[in-house]
Amino acid sequence: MEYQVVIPAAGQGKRMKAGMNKQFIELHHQPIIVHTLKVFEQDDWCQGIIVVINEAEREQFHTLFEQFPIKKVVSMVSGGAERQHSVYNGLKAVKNSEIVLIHDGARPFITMEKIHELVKEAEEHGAAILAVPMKDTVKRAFDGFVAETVERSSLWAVQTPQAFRISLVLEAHEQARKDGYVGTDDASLVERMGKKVKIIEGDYRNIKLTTPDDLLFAEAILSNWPSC
Ligand SMILES: Nc1ccn([C@@H]2O[C@H](COP(=O)(O)OP(=O)(O)OP(=O)(O)O)[C@@H](O)[C@H]2O)c(=O)n1
Ligand SMILES: C[C@](O)(CO)[C@H](O)COP(=O)(O)O
Repeated sequence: MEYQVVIPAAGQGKRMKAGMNKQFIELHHQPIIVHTLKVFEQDDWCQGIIVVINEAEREQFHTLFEQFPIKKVVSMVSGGAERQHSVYNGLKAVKNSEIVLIHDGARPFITMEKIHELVKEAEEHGAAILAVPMKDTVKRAFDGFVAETVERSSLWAVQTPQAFRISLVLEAHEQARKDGYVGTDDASLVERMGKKVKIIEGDYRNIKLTTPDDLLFAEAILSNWPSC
């Protein structure tokens, strides 16, 4: 069982309000992106890491990968205006791997156990994602008023990694580009082609560090994280 992983890390971190790309924010003396990449670095199933970056940060990333060290980075490619464009640029750099994982650089709390579950399901089904059952009630609202309450029992909060057969996810991205469709995750591009996507129950700690309060949650998670 083996795979390559595309790590989109070319965002601006606007919602984090840190005045920099949040990938470089340090948690326990280690940048977020290093926490994330270390899991793949230590996974024997991982045959290569493709990091999608802002060109202006190439030297900064290169220095980090030398310092920590992260030896499995096989390519650093430029990002695009949207996450989807960045991922597509990364997918084009995948070589000699049937299975590709796509994982947000801003999600440092992924585990090898969940990665391996995803790879096996992607090999069987062609597409597999991590998600956790919604704990809150979800409502749709317009102009400040509730329009509807969405029935909760079938709702999932979707995470990354998302795992795919490379041919399927490349085709889905190319179709989305042709159609001018931009989704908020990669699985939605595969779904819109009518393909089935397997859901695997993830871990509520696999949060995406998006807003300042997520750093508080991250500190609490790290204080009880097995590898620290
Ligand atoms: N054009 C983009 C936008 C996002 N990302 C990456 O996709 C992941 C998830 O995106 P998000 O959490 O939204 O990060 P940002 O876009 O940086 O955050 P914001 O929307 O607050 O600016 C992050 O690792 C981010 O670096 C990317 O590679 N290219
Ligand atoms: C891909 C994702 O992490 C799944 O929940 C999420 O959609 C990314 O959203 P963002 O706004 O690009 O961070």
